[in-house]
Amino acid sequence: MRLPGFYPVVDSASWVSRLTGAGARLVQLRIKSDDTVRLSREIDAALAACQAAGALLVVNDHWELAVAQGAQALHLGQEDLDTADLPAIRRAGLKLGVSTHDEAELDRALSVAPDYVALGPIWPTTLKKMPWAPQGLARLGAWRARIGALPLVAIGGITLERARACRAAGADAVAVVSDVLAHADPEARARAWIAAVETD
Ligand SMILES: Cc1ncc(COP(=O)(O)OP(=O)(O)O)c(N)n1
Ligand SMILES: Cc1nc(C(=O)O)sc1CCOP(=O)(O)O
Ligand SMILES: [Mg+2]
Repeated sequence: MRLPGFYPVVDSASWVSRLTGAGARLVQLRIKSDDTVRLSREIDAALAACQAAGALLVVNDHWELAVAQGAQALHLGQEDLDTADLPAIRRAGLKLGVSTHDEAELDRALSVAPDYVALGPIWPTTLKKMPWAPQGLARLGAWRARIGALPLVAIGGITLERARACRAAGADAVAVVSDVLAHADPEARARAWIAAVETD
C-alpha cells in the first residue's frame, strides 16, 4: 500500500468533500458517535466524495459499518483491536491501519499484519487526552527502522511547519486534524500541506 503524504482526519462527510476538493487523496472519517443511522449516512456520503475524487477513505473505529458499506480502508486503535473481527475485515478486503504509542503496542500491531502503522502523538495534541508523552521525531525514526518497508503514519500536534520533518524522520504520511480544520482557510491550508509533503 502506498500512502499519499497528506492524511487529514475529519469528523464529517462535509469535511471529506471539502478536503478532497482541495486535493487530498487520503482522508480518515473519525466520528465519535454510536448513532448508527448518522454514522451510516456520513460514511455513505464520504465514500461517494472520495470515489468522485479518486481518494481513499479510511473509516475510524466503526469496522462493522465499514465492512457493510463497502469501505476500502479502516483505522483501529489498540482497544478497537480487542473487539474487531479481524478475519471478517480481511475477508471484506479492507486495508487496515493500526495506532501505536509504545513498543508493546507496536508488537501487537505487527502481529495483525497491518497495511500501515501510525505512531503518535509526535508532539502534544489538544484534540484528545492521552497518557503518552510526545514521541518526538527520533521515535519516528526508530519506528521506521523497526517496521522496514511497512507504511508509517505520524500523528499528533503536527503543523504545516513540522510536517516535512516527520517525512524526513521516516513517515510516509502525516496525519492532521487541528492545523487544517481550525485554520481560517482550510482548503488553502490543505493545498499548502500537499505542496509541502507530496512534492518529493
Ligand atoms: C492515523 C491515525 N493514527 C492514530 C489514530 C488514533 O486511533 P485510536 O488510538 O483508536 O484513537 P481514536 O482516534 O479512535 O480516538 C487515528 N485515529 N488515526
Ligand atoms: C486522533 C489522534 N490520535 C493520536 C494518537 O497519538 O494516536 S493524536 C490524535 C489527534 C491528532 O489531532 P491534531 O492534529 O489536532 O493534534
Ligand atoms: Mg479508535
